[in-house]
Amino acid sequence: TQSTRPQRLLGAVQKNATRGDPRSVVRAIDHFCRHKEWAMNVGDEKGCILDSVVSEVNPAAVLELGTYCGYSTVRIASLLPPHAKLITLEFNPDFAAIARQVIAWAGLEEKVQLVEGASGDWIPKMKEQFGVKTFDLVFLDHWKDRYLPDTKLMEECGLLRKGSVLLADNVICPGTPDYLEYVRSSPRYTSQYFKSHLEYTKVEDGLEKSVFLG
Ligand SMILES: O=C(NCCNC(=O)c1cc(-c2ccc(F)cc2)cc(O)c1O)c1cc(O)ncn1
Ligand SMILES: [Mg+2]
Repeated sequence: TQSTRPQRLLGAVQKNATRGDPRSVVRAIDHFCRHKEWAMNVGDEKGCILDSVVSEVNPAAVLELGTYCGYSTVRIASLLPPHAKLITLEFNPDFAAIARQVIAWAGLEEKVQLVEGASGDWIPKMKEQFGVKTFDLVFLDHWKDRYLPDTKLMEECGLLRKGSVLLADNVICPGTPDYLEYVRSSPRYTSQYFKSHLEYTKVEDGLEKSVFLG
């Protein structure tokens, strides 16, 4: 039976990356996506912007919406301080199964909790299920039409505090127009656009960094 693209991406990690070395996992995925098969990871160019925001925030509690194969999960978790935790939500069970193995290959299982299911179902349960108070950083990279409803849900559930940072992928391509309009016009956010390119291409895309003002 035919393998899937996520399975082939995992194979490239297991073949070319060193167990326990997150940077070699990131490098192996970028090489695979640039030279073999495109895949919807945040990629190396936007990944550098992601790294700089993670380092600046130095978060103790991170939420990632949309794990896919775990590329950005590994990038973020490899930069976290010792007792920091990353919770990553993935709806698609096939993606989740691959991501678990990529995260394990990088040796980051201790820092990452991968939760399978719909963000809209899990966000209201974060506090009781995972003992989360608020998130210092949220990386939005799941279904583009869920960015806005899930942001409003996080506000309503008290998961954001004064200074919480939302970093959103793909605000240009595929695009999240309603989300952009909201964070750029709401008095409760200060927003900043980081112009870049769609992963592994010359197409314009970018990350929007929005600080919740409480
Ligand atoms: O979250 C789920 N998919 C990934 C969301 N992410 C994207 O869709 C995404 C897409 C693109 C993209 C850009 C240009 C293009 F031509 C094609 C795709 C890039 C990105 O950087 C993304 O992040 C999902 C799936 C599923 O079947 N079930 C539950 N959840
Ligand atoms: Mg993306």
